Amino acid sequence: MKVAIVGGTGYGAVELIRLLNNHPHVTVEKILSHSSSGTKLSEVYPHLSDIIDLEMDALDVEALSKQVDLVFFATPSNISKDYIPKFFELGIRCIDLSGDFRLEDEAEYRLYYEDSLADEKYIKEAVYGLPEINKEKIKDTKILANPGCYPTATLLGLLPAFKHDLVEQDNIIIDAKTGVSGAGRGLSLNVHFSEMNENFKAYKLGSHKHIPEIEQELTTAAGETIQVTFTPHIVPMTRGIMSTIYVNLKEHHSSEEIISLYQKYYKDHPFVRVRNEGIIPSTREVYGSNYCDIGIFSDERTGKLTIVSVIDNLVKGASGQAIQNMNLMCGWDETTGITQLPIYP
Ligand SMILES: NC(=O)C1=CN([C@@H]2O[C@H](COP(=O)(O)OP(=O)(O)OC[C@H]3O[C@@H](n4cnc5c(N)ncnc54)[C@H](OP(=O)(O)O)[C@@H]3O)[C@@H](O)[C@H]2O)C=CC1
Ligand SMILES: CC(=O)N[C@@H](CCC(=O)OP(=O)(O)O)C(=O)O
Repeated sequence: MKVAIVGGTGYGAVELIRLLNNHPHVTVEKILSHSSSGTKLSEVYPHLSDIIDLEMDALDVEALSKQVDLVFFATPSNISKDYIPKFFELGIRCIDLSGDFRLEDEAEYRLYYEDSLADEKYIKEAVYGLPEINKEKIKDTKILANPGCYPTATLLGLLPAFKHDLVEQDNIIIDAKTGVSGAGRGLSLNVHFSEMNENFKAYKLGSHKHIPEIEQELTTAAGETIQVTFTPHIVPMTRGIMSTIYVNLKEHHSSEEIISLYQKYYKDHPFVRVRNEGIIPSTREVYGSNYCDIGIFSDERTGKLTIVSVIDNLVKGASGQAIQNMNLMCGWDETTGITQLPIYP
């Protein structure tokens, strides 16, 4: 199958290229760039020299729809919403790494993304691509909204507790940390070396665009409106997300009991690993891989459940999950091409 990647010089795109290079059924036919058309990707990223020799092109929807079967959008928000409807009408499937098709509510999108939502017709066509909850719908969709990095780690950590009705649905506190590559390749004062090195910052308290995304999916799972307290932090590492979640248990269950429920919940989901009692995963344990690893601690003293969920933001948090979704959309085994081991140390 031939695919194209839009947003060619960004981190999401280059991670797609790294992973798709091992995919047995896919060729990256076209790489589209609005800033660097006419340039070889390997001139921007010399680590690809003599391996990926494609020259990047400007995006032309009509022409591209005749050349490829599926298009990945690895662009900033508020861009794919103008293009994906056109590809849809031309019968081309799209996978969007940005947030343009994740939210169903116009008002929430306006508030958090500061723009108008895509036309309702296409929002209705889109499926939220968290394979661990939406596998069947993903198989049939032509517009795949790949989840955000923080929501991926957080929802995978929380959903089994919701499913088993273990926790109170208010007072959900999500304390999350990300590596700097989460901010993409673009330069900004916030992420340059001397601002980040030996530093640790909380940001966007109460205003991060992943709040409505997490709440939307938890509300669907719970069948009633859920609100969360979400505080993201940026830490001086390149890759990785750790989402540490605090919830109140409805009644006491030991760590062992809850771990057993989580392990059963994920037994048919190859990319989620739940650690045994007393073992809490670190971001290095998933680095470069499509795994989400979860650790559980139930505190009998306080009645609180602490869930620690880690992913690589660029893999399970973006490009790896996008390929997992492509595999499902194409009827292939969901692990095809993305079984790389984590890189350790
Ligand atoms: N980094 C991460 O960990 C994650 C990222 N995401 C999402 O994936 C998407 C891509 O992220 P990431 O690759 O990190 O971001 P980058 O900033 O690294 O790359 C985005 C690329 O999009 C292209 N682009 C930028 N501005 C425009 C524009 N105005 N019009 C068209 N194209 C533009 C540029 O490539 P070019 O000039 O070559 O076209 C740019 O390099 C974003 O929506 C991001 O939020 C999701 C989960 C995790
Ligand atoms: C460090 C940093 O800035 N991280 C980004 C990660 C979010 C992201 O990639 O968001 P979408 O997938 O929803 O576009 C942020 O917090 O905005």
